[in-house]
Amino acid sequence: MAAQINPSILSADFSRLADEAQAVAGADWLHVDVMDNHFVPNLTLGVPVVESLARATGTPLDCHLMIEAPDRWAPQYVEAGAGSVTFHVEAAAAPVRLAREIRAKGARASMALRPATPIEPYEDLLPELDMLLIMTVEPGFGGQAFLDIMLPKIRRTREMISKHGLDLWLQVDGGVSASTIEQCADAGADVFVAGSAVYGAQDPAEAVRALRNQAEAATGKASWACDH
Ligand SMILES: O=C(CO)[C@H](O)[C@H](O)COP(=O)(O)O
Ligand SMILES: [Fe+2]
Repeated sequence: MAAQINPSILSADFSRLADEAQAVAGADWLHVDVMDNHFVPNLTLGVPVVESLARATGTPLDCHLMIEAPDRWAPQYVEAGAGSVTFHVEAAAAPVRLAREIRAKGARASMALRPATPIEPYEDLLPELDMLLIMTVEPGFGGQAFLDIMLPKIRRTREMISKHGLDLWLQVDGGVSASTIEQCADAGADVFVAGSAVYGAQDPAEAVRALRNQAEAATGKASWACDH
């Protein structure tokens, strides 16, 4: 699969969301950070905004739920029009049941790990998922510095995906930029969320293209991709 770039609207102008989505129309997905001020110490947006955004843009929505009780709320984001819904395993009561429900409702099911959450206990759950998100910052805010101590976890996850022959996307989120995206691609990530690196750029569409080119060049040289 080619590298995918998902701009995060957390770094966009919230009073002009439809225009900001249009500004990155060449992106693969639009990353929508939902925060409830309980799971993380920040508050962003919810189901009604996702519903409006889904109507306003042709770019599929990748909803990252940083909320308590995702078992209760995640299905509503599928109904609101999200093409992919990510819940945090630390907050989910029944992650397998929830992933199955998201898929049954017609969206891609994805599970996120905070930086301190290991992948190993969840190896058996991977076939239930369409994407795994490894956070490369502590969730809650855009513009934070990339945690390079997450690179071994990305590598180990990519090895698990290969070992089991899974068709599972591996997303990284937090501090992904021109200076860090190549390390992520080399370690095994294939879906890259970028907020400040896209919306902080003079030309967001060009930033998406440049990041994608960098990621694809690094993937081309990576040993994990050569094995395929
Ligand atoms: O989930 C997130 C924060 O919790 C955001 O998606 C992420 O931080 C994107 O912003 P940036 O690329 O500026 O780090
Ligand atoms: Fe996010």
